[in-house]
Amino acid sequence: MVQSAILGFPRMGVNRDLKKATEAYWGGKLSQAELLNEAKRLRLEHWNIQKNAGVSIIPSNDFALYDQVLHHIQDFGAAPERYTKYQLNPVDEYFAMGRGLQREGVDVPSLEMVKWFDSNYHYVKPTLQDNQTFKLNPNPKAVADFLEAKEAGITTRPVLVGPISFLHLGKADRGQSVDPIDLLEKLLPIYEELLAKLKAAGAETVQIDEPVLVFDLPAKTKAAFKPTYEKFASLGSKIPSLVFATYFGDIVHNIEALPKDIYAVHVDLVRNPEQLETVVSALGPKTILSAGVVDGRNIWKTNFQKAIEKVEAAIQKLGQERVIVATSSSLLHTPHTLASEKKLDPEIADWFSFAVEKATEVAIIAKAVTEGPASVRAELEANAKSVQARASSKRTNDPAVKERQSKIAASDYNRQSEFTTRIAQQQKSLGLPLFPTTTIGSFPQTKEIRIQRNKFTKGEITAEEYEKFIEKEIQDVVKIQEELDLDVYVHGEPERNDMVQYFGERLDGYAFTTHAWVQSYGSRCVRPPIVVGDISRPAPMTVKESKYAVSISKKPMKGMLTGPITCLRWSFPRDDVHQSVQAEQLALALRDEVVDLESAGVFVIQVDEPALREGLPLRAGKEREAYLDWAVKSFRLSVSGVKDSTQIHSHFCYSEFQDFFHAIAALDADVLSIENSKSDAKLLKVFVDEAYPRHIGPGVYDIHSPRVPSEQEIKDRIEEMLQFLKPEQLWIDPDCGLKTRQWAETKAALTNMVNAAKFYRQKYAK
Ligand SMILES: CN1c2c(nc(N)[nH]c2=O)NC[C@@H]1CNc1ccc(C(=O)N[C@@H](CCC(=O)N[C@@H](CCC(=O)N[C@@H](CCC(=O)O)C(=O)O)C(=O)O)C(=O)O)cc1
Ligand SMILES: N[C@@H](CCS)C(=O)O
Ligand SMILES: [Zn+2]
Repeated sequence: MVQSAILGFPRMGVNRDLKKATEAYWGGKLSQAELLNEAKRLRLEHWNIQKNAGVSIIPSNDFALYDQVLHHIQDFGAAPERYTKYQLNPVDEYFAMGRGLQREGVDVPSLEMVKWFDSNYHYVKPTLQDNQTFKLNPNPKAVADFLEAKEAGITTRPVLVGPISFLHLGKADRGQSVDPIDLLEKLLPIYEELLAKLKAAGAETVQIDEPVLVFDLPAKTKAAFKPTYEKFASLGSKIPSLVFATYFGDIVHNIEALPKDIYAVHVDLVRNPEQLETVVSALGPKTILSAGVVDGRNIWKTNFQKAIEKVEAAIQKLGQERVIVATSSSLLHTPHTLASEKKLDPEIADWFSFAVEKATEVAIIAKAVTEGPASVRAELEANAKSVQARASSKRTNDPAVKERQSKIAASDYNRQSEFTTRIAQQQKSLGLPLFPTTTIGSFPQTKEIRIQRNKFTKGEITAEEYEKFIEKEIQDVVKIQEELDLDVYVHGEPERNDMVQYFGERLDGYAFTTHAWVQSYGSRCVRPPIVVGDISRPAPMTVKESKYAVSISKKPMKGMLTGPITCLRWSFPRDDVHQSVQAEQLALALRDEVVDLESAGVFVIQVDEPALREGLPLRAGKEREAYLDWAVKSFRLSVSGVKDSTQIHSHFCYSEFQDFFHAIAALDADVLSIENSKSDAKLLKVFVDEAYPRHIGPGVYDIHSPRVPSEQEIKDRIEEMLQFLKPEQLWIDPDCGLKTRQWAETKAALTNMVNAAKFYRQKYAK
């Protein structure tokens, strides 16, 4: 019997129940016991969904209140002393690390949160000390969750982040110099103890995630796999059998690091089907292959015929007993269920499969390869029909879009003049002071804004009423920015549900959903729109609001758009057309929008590309260069239609530029705003080394936390930045948009920020 397995299930629940519960807890509206009960209810519900779908291997410990890596940090006794010193209860300490805490004598910022590989999910970075020690929590979550499922009659396969991935994904704390991988010897006993506890609790197998094996690894890290997994193997039946799981890439370049003496190995055969042969020949003589053939990262219905072919190829080499049918990765990156989508056009809905439906898919594929196609004939036929219907649908193809793409000229990628000419004109027309202050675009998306939008969506208020409401919001934020004395204003994005979904809803070629939420970080979710066909812009998307904002503001007002790569990456892309083609279509649509904004009197335009870095293929090489080529071209195509005097800004919520600098420089944006408050300002050295001439605003405070930074903290950040950047280059801004914040903390933080900027303005005044 070929077993079926899921590597992880989305945890928010069908109605984003976990989000609602955690936010209610933070807001003092739910007790801790109630929060934990709700979490327990959700875990049980999700295990039952998978069980009822016929999945044979169901994960536990994939659930997290905020982030799964953060649970490991806490359970391994790796919470930095700045959190443990307050002796908070474990749940509050956990949230303090995730989102910072500022209350009753406690004042601590959050740990750094960064992208999980190339996904739009963010994990909390293990932050380690030179003298780091580890100590296992006496009641580790992995064991508690396993026992909870067992009590409910479901035997699960607990999921752990493996020791090498845990360390490789971590970093030395500020002021520390430890190379995390050097802590492996200290960490391994904790894993041994945890695995033994899981065995004692009754776990027969454990999924140990080592996805870092898909990266190009430093030699020391790569060499750590062999002894680590030999050590686990030497523990024999004292610990559960291990399923060594990799995903989001191939492991061929690291194949020598793959453990031989291990129960099973999981690989992603959606992303890299070609790795099958190499991996199979590197397996130990009894090792099972877990074949990831159902996509954990996208929402397209699995093509059963192709998936079965992949599994059959593995069975031919290994035999049925040594193959498991699995999702390619955790399903965390997919929405809960298609059943909630009542408004989707049925023709299109038939092309999709969300987490609940994917659970059924793995079970069907396992049955097909075990008992033969006849055992699931109806399902295979329906699947083939649906795959065929999508392939031949007219809705995917727009000849006018293709025609326009074929006419793009080399000059369309270039601004009219070089930066020095442009900035001179911009400075003349914009008249900005030294250290100009600005924000990244969004202001707090208050409950009231969401309620009004919800009413409008449901038809409870008219378009006119909604428009009036939005205008009033814009008036309010303009007034607040005047009071704060910022230099370049934004309209606050009150009309936008999300920076990508909003555009998806206004572009042809997209489908959008009502409930297809995916966790982005902590309690925050996004509803990625879905690219189903060729993309074009039927009408201007942002001009009305920006034009209005310009008309009521005395200072320059930034127009605000999401760039082509970010629109693409934070959507569910098509899998039948190369992503470069989809990006180019988006770029053309955005180019028209940029030109329309300029014609409407908007002379500072920000085109956000925070997903540019996350789209970078995980390994260096030709694939990466090819990506950068089309990604940079798409951005340039979208912004190059304007005059020299129009200032183009771009924004990135990350600070890793070391291996990426040439791409950032090649964007040729006049001003960049980048996330930097949590990172070492030393990272900015790359801008000096490369003699970057354009303007930069490295974020001076972290917007993910409700914590208000003091004026002195901000000055300290600016002082650090001035070691690397010239005063005339430096803009002062927060790390990212302020949509998740409350107004009180926003005003307090921006007041401190503007005061800090004024201090330096005076200091450097000629
Ligand atoms: C900058 N970031 C973004 C990423 N990806 C995106 N697609 N968008 C981003 O902005 N990736 C990297 C980072 C991640 N950061 C964030 C930051 C903030 C959020 C966030 O705030 N998400 C919201 C949902 C936003 C949204 O779509 N809102 C809609 C629907 C609101 C809603 O829940 N309505 C209620 C009814 C109204 C009510 O009574 O409150 C409902 O439908 O039930 C809207 O505003 O209209 C979140 O709450 O999680 C995400 C990523
Ligand atoms: N303009 C967007 C960028 C987020 S990455 C915002 O301010 O929310
Ligand atoms: Zn951002």
